[in-house]
Amino acid sequence: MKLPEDYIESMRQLLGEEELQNYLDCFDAPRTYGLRVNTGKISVETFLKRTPFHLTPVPWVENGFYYDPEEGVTKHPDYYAGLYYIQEPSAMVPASRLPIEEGDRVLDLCAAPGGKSTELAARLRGTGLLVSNDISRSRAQGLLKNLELFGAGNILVTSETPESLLGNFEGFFDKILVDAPCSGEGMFRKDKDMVKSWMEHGPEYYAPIQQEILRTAVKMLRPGGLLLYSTCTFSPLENEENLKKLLEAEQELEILPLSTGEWFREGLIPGTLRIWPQDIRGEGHFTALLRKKGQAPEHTQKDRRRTTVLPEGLSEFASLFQRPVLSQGRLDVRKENIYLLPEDFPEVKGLRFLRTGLSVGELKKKRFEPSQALAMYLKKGDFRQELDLSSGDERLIRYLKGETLEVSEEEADFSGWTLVLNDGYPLGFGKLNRGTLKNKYCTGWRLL
Ligand SMILES: C[S@@+](CC[C@H](N)C(=O)[O-])C[C@H]1O[C@@H](n2cnc3c(N)ncnc32)[C@H](O)[C@@H]1O
Repeated sequence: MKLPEDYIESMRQLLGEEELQNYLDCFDAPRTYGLRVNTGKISVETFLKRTPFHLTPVPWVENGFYYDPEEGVTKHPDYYAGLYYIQEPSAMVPASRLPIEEGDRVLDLCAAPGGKSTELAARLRGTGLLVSNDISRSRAQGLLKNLELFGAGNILVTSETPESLLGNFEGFFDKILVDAPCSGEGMFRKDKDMVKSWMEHGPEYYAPIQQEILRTAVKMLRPGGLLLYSTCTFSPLENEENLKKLLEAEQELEILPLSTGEWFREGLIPGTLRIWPQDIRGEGHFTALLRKKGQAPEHTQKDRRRTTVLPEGLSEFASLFQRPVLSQGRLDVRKENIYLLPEDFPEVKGLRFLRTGLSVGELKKKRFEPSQALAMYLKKGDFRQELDLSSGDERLIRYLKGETLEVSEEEADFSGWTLVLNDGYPLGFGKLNRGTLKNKYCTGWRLL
């Protein structure tokens, strides 16, 4: 691959002559492919027992694996059941190094398409609140889809500038992840177009943008809160230099040292991490963890119940649940759309939302249509009317393609709304009538 001369020179300065050669030799090695198990839906152990793929562990995260791109991992029903996310192995590091506790209020400020947000959601286990934001509305659409596929319901998905979020969330979050837009030097091997965009917008272009994002993020962090900064670039200007500036300006911040383990190197500031492609099977990253000094008061939980009465048309559907999934107090009915709000839902104003909570479904002329997101949020046993197809059943693929299915009476002795499962894990809804299941799988999500 032809790299720009000034880029090679900057890497020479950073690495020295010998190490530069090791780095450049990486470009002749094949790129690696990774998937990360959604531990919010399945344990790693159970996943490994069921998966047909030949996986080898990514050593620095418990739920990361290398896969063989010839094996069709993105065409498998388990992918459509949200059991894993495709992610470059070094990009698995940042979210795994931000300690998440159940009940946390978490912000992922530059979140699309959701590689880190999906992991943060898995670790919140449906508790607390995850605000996932991306300034680009089209990219935020993809982010929302990935969060819904992962079964996340405690979400607020926005497409805003950090400055606008600050108006609502000053000092609010326990944890913030800033995976900043960057010059993408760590992506050169994976995506050759990144070299071209680096020549147009290099480190000098991105560093001030990152500084601005970081300064605003810090204001949204509560005292005692943690902020993780990451980029997929090597330039010190975008990484350590940016952190130095931030630490000078924000005296209440301190670095919490991250362990290099046997895979990573310490960055140019002690306690920060640099991940190099010449050291590991992955592309490269920079990661640092910061803490805002002080201690925050307990979260003040305000009772934000929206409605205590199920809207007409929903009661019949609600009676099909084995547990009170549509816990009435948190339902938010807006025209024909119904949402289930997160437990810890703040009062927010003037933001461009893509989603507030879990989309439950739509009331069309008083008839309720459950959403695709609701199906993904459910667990086996939640819904009384389930059609659980075993792996290898050819109807799984036909269902994902949007086809109508034939179902025997032994398999399902009921009629109406049916949750279709892929060997224990929900895929979507259908409507059963006399042995025929009308397909209600989300059209835009179909397997092509
Ligand atoms: C490195 S990507 C994020 C990748 C994502 N965290 C993941 O793991 O899938 C950076 C993102 O920042 C977004 N972005 C750019 N400028 C931004 C800003 N000022 N505020 C918020 N997001 C921004 C871009 O649209 C882009 O999606």
